[in-house]
Amino acid sequence: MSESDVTPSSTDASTDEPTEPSVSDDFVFNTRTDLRADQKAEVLIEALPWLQRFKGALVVVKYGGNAMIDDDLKRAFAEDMVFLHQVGLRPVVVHGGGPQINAMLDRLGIESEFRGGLRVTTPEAMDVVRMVLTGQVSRELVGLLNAHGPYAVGLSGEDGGLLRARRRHAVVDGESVDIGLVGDVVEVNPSAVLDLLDAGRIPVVSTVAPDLEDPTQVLNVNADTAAAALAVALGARKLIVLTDVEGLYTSWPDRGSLVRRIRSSALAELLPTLDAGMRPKMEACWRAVEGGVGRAHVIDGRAAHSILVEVFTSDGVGTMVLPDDEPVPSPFTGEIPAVDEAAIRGARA
Ligand SMILES: Nc1ncnc2c1ncn2[C@@H]1O[C@H](COP(=O)(O)OP(=O)(O)O)[C@@H](O)[C@H]1O
Ligand SMILES: CC(=O)N[C@@H](CCC(=O)OP(=O)(O)O)C(=O)O
Repeated sequence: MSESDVTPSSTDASTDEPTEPSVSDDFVFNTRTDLRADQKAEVLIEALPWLQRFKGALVVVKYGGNAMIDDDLKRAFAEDMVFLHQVGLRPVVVHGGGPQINAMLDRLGIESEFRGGLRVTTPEAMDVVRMVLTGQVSRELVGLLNAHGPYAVGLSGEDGGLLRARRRHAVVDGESVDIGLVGDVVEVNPSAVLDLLDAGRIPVVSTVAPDLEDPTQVLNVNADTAAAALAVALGARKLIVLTDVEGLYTSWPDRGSLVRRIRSSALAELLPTLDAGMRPKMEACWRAVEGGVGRAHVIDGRAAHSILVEVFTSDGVGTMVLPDDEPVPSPFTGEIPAVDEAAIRGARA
């Protein structure tokens, strides 16, 4: 077979360079008629002010285990991260993996137990947590990202002194309960992540962390809280948390109570009323915003490309947490649309 026998495809595998489709490819395969050309242009042009606004912005994206539902969604997540990177943002991935840890514990015949939303972590379970997060989930995400180029490098809280945690107890019905090798991040040294970003990489962080008191012991850290601590230490512009629900509901599971925007102090009032799954997530968002991160978002990871829609469209998706003292800017007019606090409070009533 000579080279001229090869019909060019949209990607030349030998160089990974995108190539123009041949006339016959275009003619036969151009079936994407769902949007007209002017509508496609409209979508692209809507992104322009956001591309300008977020150029160079450091964005921490927490990818929850419950949002890693299927291979297509995971591939879409990787595309979004590479897109952010390609257009000049500085994305950092922090991943969870609760369901994947449960599955491995199950395979090994070890029972999963949670208290106050946190895994009761025996030394045996800790080995599995570390193995699954850094040896399985991180590897898979790094592989998916690197299908697009040599971008991603995985690291855990153990690497380069990134995280240090202090052992914590869970609070159940007002009582403090020992849940084993579980920690809260108390120190972040973000230089390893910054080095990777400066080298043009996408860091992929697993949230196991050495114990502050005994650095040879690793602790299991909730990935939402670790992502918030890292976002604060990195001075991130945004924290985006992907989960398996559209956003925060004030009266879960009443679908009419989805919150689109909420101020930090209103969220603080709401936190004690939230269930175990959402509370650490929203507390993480609150901590991030209180710690100087510009915005925190909870968005639906079950919808493909929800990250792109959040970052590059005017309406965004999911729930946005914003600081008390900051106006909501509009990229088009510079005007500040009012945050509808009354609606938020009404929804909570
Ligand atoms: N007020 C609420 N708003 C939205 N989701 C809630 C709320 N309260 C409880 N949930 C539940 O929390 C879940 C998300 O938490 P979790 O399962 O821990 O996610 P992840 O694995 O992404 O960290 C949702 O699927 C939903 O069932
Ligand atoms: C202490 C604690 O509970 N740690 C979590 C860490 C993983 C995690 O947070 O994963 P998701 O983001 O997918 O929930 C766990 O062991 O499940």
